[in-house]
Amino acid sequence: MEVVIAPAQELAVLAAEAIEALLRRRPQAVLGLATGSSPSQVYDELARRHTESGLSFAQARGFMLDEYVGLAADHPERYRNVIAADIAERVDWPADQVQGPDGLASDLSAACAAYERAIADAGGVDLQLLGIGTDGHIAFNEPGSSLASRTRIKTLTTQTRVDNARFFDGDVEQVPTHCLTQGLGTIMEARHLVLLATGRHKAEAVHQLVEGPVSALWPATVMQFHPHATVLVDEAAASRLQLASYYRQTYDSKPAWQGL
Ligand SMILES: N[C@@H]1[C@@H](O)[C@H](O)[C@@H](COP(=O)(O)O)O[C@@H]1O
Repeated sequence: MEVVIAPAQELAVLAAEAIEALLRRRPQAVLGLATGSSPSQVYDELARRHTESGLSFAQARGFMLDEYVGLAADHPERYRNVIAADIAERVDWPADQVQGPDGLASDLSAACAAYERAIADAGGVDLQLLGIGTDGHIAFNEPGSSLASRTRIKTLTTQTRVDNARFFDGDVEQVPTHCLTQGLGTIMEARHLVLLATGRHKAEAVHQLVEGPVSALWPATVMQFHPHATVLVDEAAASRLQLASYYRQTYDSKPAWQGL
C-alpha cells in the first residue's frame, strides 16, 4: 500500500493524473466512481483537463460504488444524479456508459446480481476511486461487512446517516436507511484502488486502514490485501499515522516516472 501525504489539491491532481494516464493508454478503460465530498476535487480536475487538453471519456465505462435505496429518480442526492452532475455531464461521457446499482428496482437482490454481471462483462474495473467513512466504511460496506462480500443490500449505520445528513438539509430523517453497495470482495477485484481522505475526522479511519489489524470492524482494512492500493491523505487525515515519516520518505524518493 502506498501512502501519499500532501495538500488536498495536490492529491486531486495526482488522482486525476493517474486516471488521465489510464485513459490515454486505454481509452475504453473501466473507471470505478465514488460519490461523497472526497473525490469532488478530482472530478473538477478531470473536467478541467477535458476542457483544456481534450481528455476524453467517450469510450470509457464507469461503474458507481453504491446507491441509496428508494430515493426518487429525480432526487438530487440519488448517487446516479450526483455522478452525472459531478463528472459525467461535465465531460463527453455518454450517459449509458455510466452505471450504478438500481436502488429503485422492484427486486433489489436481482438488481445486485445484475450489477455484478455488468461489471464482470465489462472486464472488471481498471481504477477504482474511493473515499472512506469516519467509521472505516468504503462504498457503503459498514462495520461488520464480510470481507468477501459482493454487491448487496445494506443497512446504513446511524453514524453514516448522521454524517450524510449534510446532503439532506441537515435532516437525518431524510437520509435513506438502506443502500445497495458493491461488496468488499467486488471492490478488491479492481486492478488499482485509489482512496482519498482529508480532514482530522478521517484520521482514525485512515490509521486503521493503513496500520490497523485487518478486521470487519474497520472494513477498509481489507485493502491491505490489495496488490496495488494508493492512499492519498492530507496532513489532518494523516495525523494519526504511526509511520508517517517513513511514508513521506518513501514518496519523496520515488522516481517521477513511476506514477501512482
Ligand atoms: N457511500 C459514500 C462513500 O462512498 C464515501 O466514501 C463516504 C465518505 O464520504 P465523504 O467523502 O463525503 O466524506 O461516505 C459515503 O457514505
